[in-house]
Amino acid sequence: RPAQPIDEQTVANPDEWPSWGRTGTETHYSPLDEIDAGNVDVLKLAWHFDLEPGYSPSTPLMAEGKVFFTTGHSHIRALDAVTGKLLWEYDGGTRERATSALQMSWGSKGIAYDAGHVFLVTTDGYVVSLDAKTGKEAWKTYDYPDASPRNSNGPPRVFGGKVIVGFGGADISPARGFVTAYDARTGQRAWRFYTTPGDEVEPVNRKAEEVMRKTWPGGWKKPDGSRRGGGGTAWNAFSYDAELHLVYLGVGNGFPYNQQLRSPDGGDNLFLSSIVAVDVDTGAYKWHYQLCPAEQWDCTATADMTLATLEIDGKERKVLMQAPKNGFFYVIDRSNGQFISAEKIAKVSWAERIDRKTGRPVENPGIRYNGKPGMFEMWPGPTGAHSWMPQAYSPQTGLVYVPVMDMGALIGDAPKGGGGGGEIAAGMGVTLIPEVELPGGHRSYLKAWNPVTQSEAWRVDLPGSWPGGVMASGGGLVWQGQIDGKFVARDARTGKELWSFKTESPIVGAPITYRVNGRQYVTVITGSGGQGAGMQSLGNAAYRTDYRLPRRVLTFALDGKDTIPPFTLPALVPPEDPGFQPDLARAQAGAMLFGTRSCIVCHGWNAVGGGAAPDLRYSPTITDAATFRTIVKEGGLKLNGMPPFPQFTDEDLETLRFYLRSRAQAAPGEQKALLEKAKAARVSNAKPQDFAGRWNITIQSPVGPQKAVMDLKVVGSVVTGIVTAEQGKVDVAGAVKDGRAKFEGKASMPMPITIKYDVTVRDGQLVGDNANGPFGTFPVTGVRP
Ligand SMILES: O=C(O)c1cc(C(=O)O)c2c(n1)C(=O)C(=O)c1cc(C(=O)O)[nH]c1-2
Ligand SMILES: [Ca+2]
Repeated sequence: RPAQPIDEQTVANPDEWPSWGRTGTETHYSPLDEIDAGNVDVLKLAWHFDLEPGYSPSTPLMAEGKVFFTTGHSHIRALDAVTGKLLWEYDGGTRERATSALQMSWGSKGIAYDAGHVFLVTTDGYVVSLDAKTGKEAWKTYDYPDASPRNSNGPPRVFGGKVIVGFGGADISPARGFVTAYDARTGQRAWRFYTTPGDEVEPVNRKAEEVMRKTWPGGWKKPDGSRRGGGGTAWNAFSYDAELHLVYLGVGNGFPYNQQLRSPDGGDNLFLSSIVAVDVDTGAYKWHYQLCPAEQWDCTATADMTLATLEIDGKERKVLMQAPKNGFFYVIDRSNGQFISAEKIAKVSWAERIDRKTGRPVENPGIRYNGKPGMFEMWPGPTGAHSWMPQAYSPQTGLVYVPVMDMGALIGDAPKGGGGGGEIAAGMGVTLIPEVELPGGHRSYLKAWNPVTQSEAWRVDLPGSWPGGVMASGGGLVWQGQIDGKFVARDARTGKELWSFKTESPIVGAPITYRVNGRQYVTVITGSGGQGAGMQSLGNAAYRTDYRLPRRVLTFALDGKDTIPPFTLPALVPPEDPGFQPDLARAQAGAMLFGTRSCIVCHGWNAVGGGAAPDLRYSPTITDAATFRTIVKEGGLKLNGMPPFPQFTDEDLETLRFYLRSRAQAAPGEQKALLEKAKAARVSNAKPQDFAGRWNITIQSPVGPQKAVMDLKVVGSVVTGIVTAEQGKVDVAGAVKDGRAKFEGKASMPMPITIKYDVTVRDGQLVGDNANGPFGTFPVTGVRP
């Protein structure tokens, strides 16, 4: 007997996987059970298809005996589902156009299928229908109304004969968010639902406009008539209940983040950070539930929304379940938007709980940063406890399988005059340091969550900090790829690993399963992408994520007979740069350009590549000014997916290039220290006295190695000492426990911050972490003089 009722909508059409979440219920569940917990251990590769380097965090589809998928820049392909043979391919043309939309993204995560057609949205906003037999265009239309920065990375869906399309951009632009439905047969626009108020009002949605306007008491305009704020982009999640005739829209954060700038008279600012239900035919508003009223920290409701029927308190409820960025797991009634329950699924500091009666969060006052000095430790940070990587729900177990992250950030009011400690969001009226290394951060898990009792059934610690999407199947299995390249099948009841396959490349996209001629297949696309492959690269830096690693479509079956050739990635060696002279101030100026002009989005935090684009520390292009200019400013590599950045001045380019050259110098030492740190994170049996005395230490800061001398005294388990560096002396104090010494002190340069050390002694060397407040945490090593 299944743990929960099985919805007809969820198990319909079992042989195919025709939509992102398989059906409109977005459960990422298939009832197929030929492969089960008893035989999965003999699962073998049936076929593979080689992909070019680049972006591939995508989920494929299967319909009419073909596997359809998108990778890179809207490169769509159809393969024979049994043999993996290429049937047709189509290029969305985004590389040739190379618009600014590409500066924020490489490509989309998925496509849609309906009635003999494949649907895609290109990163730069074209919505296209292709004949599924030939790959020829059936219709093509353009989604954006004006030139505001937008990009479309999320998968379109076809629900009730409408192609549902959203876009992103609320982190960079005040554009008004909306979702558009196009008739799947003709491409004609059926409706457009706006998610923040504005001048243009669709007649059918006068009511929605009224609901929204009440919550923006001062309006959305500046006195000069220009748009003060907006946002509310629906960049990822939609689901569909065919019986209720409702499409659910997952709506994102506001622009700017700072509510005092966006909406100075306050208000909840609907439909930011909300789940909104609309009629599938007309787009008419039915109900909404807002996660973060008066959102001001990139709080979004854009994680997938899983529909199921659950027995709660003896009653069958039609629910919608979402684990959004904000760290709670929500269960709401999808017929009317009524709040049912929410509990924490990750480390959360922004709110204490969600009030049962009102469904509103009980916030921690520190989170409203306006006018407050200092920075607030916000868990989860804007990366979220759960991003777009799909969760799965199995009615067999009644559990939801969520790829969860623990990642904190620092948030505070906008600095007067801007600049300072590496903030990346001053333009949003807020100081936000998303990639700060806080204890307990950069972790990821697969959590099996019971939505009825709102409690964890089991969890598995995953490698790295960017967990793969999840699929559940009827044979009692959950499937997930990992950043270390392992593709794993687990027992859905216990989490026990039952089978795994080592691939050459990290995996982020969710797997699918389908059946042809009575045989069940499981398909996954390897390769990385999204935030974890770019901006959030540090948590994965101990793993191989290089964008040149072989990426593939891999398909498995019980009688598979395919193999893949072994691969060795050439050693990572920075280019020779004999003329390089260090210059800290210039490197820091370049770091600001790198961090604030989108480079970081694809090329990684501190220029540590995460697999979305080349790791520039190892690129020969950074040692030649003319080559660098041709590529960055003029689009010399636009056909590889590097868009031009005409806005850079020649001086900017040279400053940026200088920063990258500094990073190249630091790379080998940093990589070694990083691997040593990963080793040191394991248990240590160092004794307190092992730490005493003088150490010559090296801190691997992003702008190059910094040397200092550390003198430590140890009495019992108490540590005191002095760290002497070029910038001055810091008195430190702390203790040794479980083989690790943790101590800290206050530094006044370049601003008052607490410096913390967390180190151990291994093979006569000091190894560990050095945390520098908002500047970040860096590996530290020490040797005896
Ligand atoms: O506010 C927005 O419009 C918007 C758009 C997108 C996007 O388009 O992918 C992301 C986000 N926000 C965002 O906050 C976020 O964490 C994020 C992660 C990713 C990704 O692809 O991994 N996209 C986005
Ligand atoms: Ca956002």
